[in-house]
Amino acid sequence: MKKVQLILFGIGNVGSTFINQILEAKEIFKQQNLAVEIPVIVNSTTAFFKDEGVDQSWKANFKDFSLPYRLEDIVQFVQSKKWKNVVVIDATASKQLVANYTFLVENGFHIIAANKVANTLAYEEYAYFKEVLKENNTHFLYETNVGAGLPVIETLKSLYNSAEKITKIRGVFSGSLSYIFNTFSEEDKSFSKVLTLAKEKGFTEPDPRTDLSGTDVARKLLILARELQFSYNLEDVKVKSLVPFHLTATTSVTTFQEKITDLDEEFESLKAKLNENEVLRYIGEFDVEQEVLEVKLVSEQKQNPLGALQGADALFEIYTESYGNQPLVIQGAGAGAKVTARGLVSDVVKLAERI
Ligand SMILES: NC(=O)C1=CN([C@@H]2O[C@H](COP(=O)(O)OP(=O)(O)OC[C@H]3O[C@@H](n4cnc5c(N)ncnc54)[C@H](O)[C@@H]3O)[C@@H](O)[C@H]2O)C=CC1
Ligand SMILES: N[C@@H](CC=O)C(=O)O
Repeated sequence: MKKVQLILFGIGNVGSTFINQILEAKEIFKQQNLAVEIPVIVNSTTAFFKDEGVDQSWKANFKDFSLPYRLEDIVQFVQSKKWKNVVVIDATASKQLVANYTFLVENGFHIIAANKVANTLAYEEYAYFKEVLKENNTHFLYETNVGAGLPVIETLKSLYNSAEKITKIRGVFSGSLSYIFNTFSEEDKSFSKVLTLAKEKGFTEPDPRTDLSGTDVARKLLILARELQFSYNLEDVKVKSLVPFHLTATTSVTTFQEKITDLDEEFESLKAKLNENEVLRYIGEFDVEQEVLEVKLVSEQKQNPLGALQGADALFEIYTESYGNQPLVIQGAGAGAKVTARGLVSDVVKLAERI
């Protein structure tokens, strides 16, 4: 039986769902000759350790027994156990944790991340991290970075590796913005109300301005472009932000939430300008041939694939030489704790096959 120990950082929407999915998957793992345990769970300030892995009581145990920690404590704990296959699961949005990835890799940890920060570092830092992974013979999986549980990165990589010429990638890349514009276009609710609902449903980033500013879609475009071996940076993506200047990142998340209704007038006016058969869509587009990366708000006909999207569905159109004018399309929920956590579980299984 292959044993894999997971060190989980972040027990918010995605992280807590991930723990439950891992616990429920024990039998299926057994059929694959695999045993997966989570002996360490960590939030931003405290950590809970349990040698044999957390169980159904993890929430209460974390509340009662977790302790302030330093990253070195976790590394020492793991090394004292002599476990062979240790994987850090990053279900945070933390830059600070990503700054420690190199340290973790150098200590023999593999990494699976929902966090998109590592893949969108300045190109030099990103390339350096990839080198460190190679030198240490460790794995880094991040399928959930683009399209949550949808197999977008895997599909693109596989096309690229088989020498397929990719000409364009286009679509609605954000589950939260899909939900927001689907709901706002169809229902009689203010934009701020719909944004609040998207946050409550766990679709947005911890700071919803990361979505609204276009940063999250830009990150996804950049991650896909880097999969195609382009060395772009975030600054190379032309972005139409939806956050008014007075509510940009210089104000706190709390101030933004307090003033969220400031967004309503602008979006009501955009909605009023639409024809009966049109809806608003926030899209990402990478024209590979022209080398243009763009994030923009467009109006789409309701009967078109992008215009017909429902719920929090994302849609990725991949245009290639062999597929011609009819792109390969990947569509489905593009955000949400369950699908994202399942994407992480799927990465765990893939990684276990490689080690
Ligand atoms: N929610 C979604 O649909 C999707 C989320 N993701 C990514 O998953 C990550 C987590 O998202 P959510 O669970 O929705 O956010 P969340 O805000 O619910 O959870 C994040 C958790 O990370 C913890 N945290 C922050 N810094 C930490 C640190 N240094 N060490 C340990 N824990 C730390 C916070 O206390 C919080 O509990 C984000 O990076 C997001 O971009 C990716 C795909 C889809
Ligand atoms: N906030 C993101 C979550 C997934 O990456 C989105 O809305 O798509």
